[in-house]
Amino acid sequence: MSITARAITKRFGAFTALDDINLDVESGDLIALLGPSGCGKTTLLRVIAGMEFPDEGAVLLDGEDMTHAHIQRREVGFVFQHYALFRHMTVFENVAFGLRSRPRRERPSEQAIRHKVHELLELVQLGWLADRFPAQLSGGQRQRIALARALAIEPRYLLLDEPFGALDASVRKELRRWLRHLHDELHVTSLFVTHDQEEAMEVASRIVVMNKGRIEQVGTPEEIYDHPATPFVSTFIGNVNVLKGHISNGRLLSGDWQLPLGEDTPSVAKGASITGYVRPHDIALLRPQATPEAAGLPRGRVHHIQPMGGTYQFEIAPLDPVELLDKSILEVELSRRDAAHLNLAVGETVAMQALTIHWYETAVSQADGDRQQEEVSAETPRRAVAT
Ligand SMILES: Nc1ncnc2c1ncn2[C@@H]1O[C@H](COP(=O)(O)OP(=O)(O)OP(=O)(O)O)[C@@H](O)[C@H]1O
Repeated sequence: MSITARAITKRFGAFTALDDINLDVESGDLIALLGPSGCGKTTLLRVIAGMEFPDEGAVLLDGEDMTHAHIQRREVGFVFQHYALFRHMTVFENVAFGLRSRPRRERPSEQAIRHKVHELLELVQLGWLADRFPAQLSGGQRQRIALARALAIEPRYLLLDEPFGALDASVRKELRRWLRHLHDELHVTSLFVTHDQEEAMEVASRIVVMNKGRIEQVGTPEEIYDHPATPFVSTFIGNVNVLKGHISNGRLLSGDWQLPLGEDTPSVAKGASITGYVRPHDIALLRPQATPEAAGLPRGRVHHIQPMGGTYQFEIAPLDPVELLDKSILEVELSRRDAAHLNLAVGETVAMQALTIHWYETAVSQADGDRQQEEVSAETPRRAVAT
């Protein structure tokens, strides 16, 4: 039960909400559509469901062109952020609704409906709530009932639009894990929309990162995190320190900082402008006097220390000048064990070593006589790992 979006463009008046979207979802996959508010996630879901029709392109379901097919032919189950349960119906009646509204010829017998509903309520582990009304349920329970209701019609595809968006953090976390397990049991091809990267990482087998109506990258959570294809993905997924500089002898020179970039630098012109992305947990902190190497590393002053449970976040004000984008402080994250071992205090001086850098060439263009910088996107991501 695959889903294919082929060159889909969707406009609302002069605004292009989806811009040439190509996507292949394999049968049984669990995919997250992830991106900032307004990037087109919901619109793509609605186009696949048949609630919106694209201006250009095609939607194929299991290989069949369904671009203009009626929503009912597509056999999709839909779950929205705000659990749209019928307030005047019990949980049982809510879940039975889809089956009862079928045309008489296709409608199962009353006994078969009862059996199916009880089966589904057991699946979502809420059989004991069958006789309650939605107002008597918690938010998490309502969302699980909404999912049972969507599954009642035995959909070939499950589309979820921020299904846990309205719930508090601990309930969200529990439901994510639960959705993952449910999917492992049912294997319904599923697409869910989220703007929460942690949710996408935890639940999805593959993540589609969207920005301004376009797909920036499709990949497993590891691929997206470890090999971001574009500067947008580098900054959108996880925290990152962004350094501006240029290349000299296989190094990124940024202010007084020199960071080794690995082997593929010869293919980049000497002196080329580049932007480097270093994640907070990819910076090691050392005491400057610890080793001769540490003495040669860029230094900074500990500005703030924030315990976060399993990790510690450090804000470091550089003492050796470095060109940082948008901020003057570097973020560094250490495990609790490493932080305890170093035992740093605010105001102390540390040496910093970047362990992994993603970097992109920065194209320089002339416009109106002014020198403008503009980042090259997908084509040139590089990764350097310190040995
Ligand atoms: N019916 C509509 N008429 C006009 N503009 C629309 C319509 N539906 C969506 N849009 C616009 O299209 C863009 C994409 O909207 P969409 O709801 O798909 O974004 P999203 O990524 O799901 O955002 P969010 O995370 O905030 O829900 C937005 O700028 C939105 O204002």
